[in-house]
Amino acid sequence: MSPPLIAYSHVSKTFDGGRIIAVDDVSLDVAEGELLAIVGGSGSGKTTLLRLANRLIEADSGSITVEGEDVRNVDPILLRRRIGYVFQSGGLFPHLTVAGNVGITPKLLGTPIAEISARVDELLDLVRLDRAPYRDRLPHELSGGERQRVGVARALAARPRIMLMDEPFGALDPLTRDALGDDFRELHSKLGLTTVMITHDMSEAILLADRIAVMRGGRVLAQGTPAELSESGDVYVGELLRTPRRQAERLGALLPREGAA
Ligand SMILES: Nc1ncnc2c1ncn2[C@@H]1O[C@H](COP(=O)(O)OP(=O)(O)OP(=O)(O)O)[C@@H](O)[C@H]1O
Repeated sequence: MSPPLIAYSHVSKTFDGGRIIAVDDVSLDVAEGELLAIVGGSGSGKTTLLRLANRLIEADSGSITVEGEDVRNVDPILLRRRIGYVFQSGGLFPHLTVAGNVGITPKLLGTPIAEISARVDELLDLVRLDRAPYRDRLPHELSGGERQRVGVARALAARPRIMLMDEPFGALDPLTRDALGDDFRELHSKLGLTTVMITHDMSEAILLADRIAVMRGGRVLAQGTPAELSESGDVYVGELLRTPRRQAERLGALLPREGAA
C-alpha cells in the first residue's frame, strides 16, 4: 500500500494558554485518492484539525506530514499552493469578479494574462458554471451554490493534489447540496484528488466519503468505512450512525410510495 498523503501523528492543539483543548492527541492517515469526511458536533475540533494540515494553524505537539514531508519543514505559502482550501461560505474576495477570484492564484504565480483567462474558463467548465453569464459577476450577485462552485474552482486553480473543504455545502438547500456533493465527488475522482471534507451531516458523509473520522472533544473517536464505524463500541459514534437510518425510516413511513402520489 502506498504511504498516506496526509498523516497526523499524536497531534494536539490548545488555545487560550492551554485552557481550550481544540485537538487532543489525534492520529489519522489520509490515503492517496481518498475522500475522508470529518464528522462531529460544533466545537469538536474539525476546523482546527483541517487547518493544521496547511499551517493556517500550528500544532503544539505531534507531527503532520503532507506528501511525506513534515509540514514544519515546508514554507507555508508553498504548502498552501499544493493544497486547495474551500471555505464554508465560499470565502471569495467580495470586490473581485468570478474570473478575478478564480484567477487570483495563477495571477500571483505570474501566469501570463491570456493563459489565466484560458485557465479560468477551464476551471469554470470543471465546476459546471457557464462562462458567459458568470465570468464578470461579483460574489454578491451569485447564489450560495454558485459561490461554492466558484470557491471550488479557485481552490483548484494551482492544480493541487489535495483539497481541504470546511463544510463546503453546509449552508445550502438540500437539492443544491446534493447536486454539489455529487459533482464534487465526480471531480475528486476525475482529477485524482485526495480530499478531507468537514461536515456535521452523517448522511452526507456516508453518501460521499470513502472513510469517515468522528470527532468529539478534540479527539477522533473512530475512523473507517461506515461498516467499520458500525463496529465501534462508542455510544456517540453509534448514535451518529443510527440517525440517517432513523430519518430514512420515518420518511419512508410518511411519504407515499413513488408513483402513488
Ligand atoms: N483561534 C481560536 N482561539 C481560541 N479558541 C479557539 C480558536 N479556534 C478554535 N477555538 C476553540 O477550539 C475548539 C474547537 O474549534 P473548531 O473550530 O476546531 O471546532 P469545529 O468542530 O470546527 O466547530 P464548528 O463545527 O462549529 O465549526 C472550540 O472550543 C473553539 O471555541
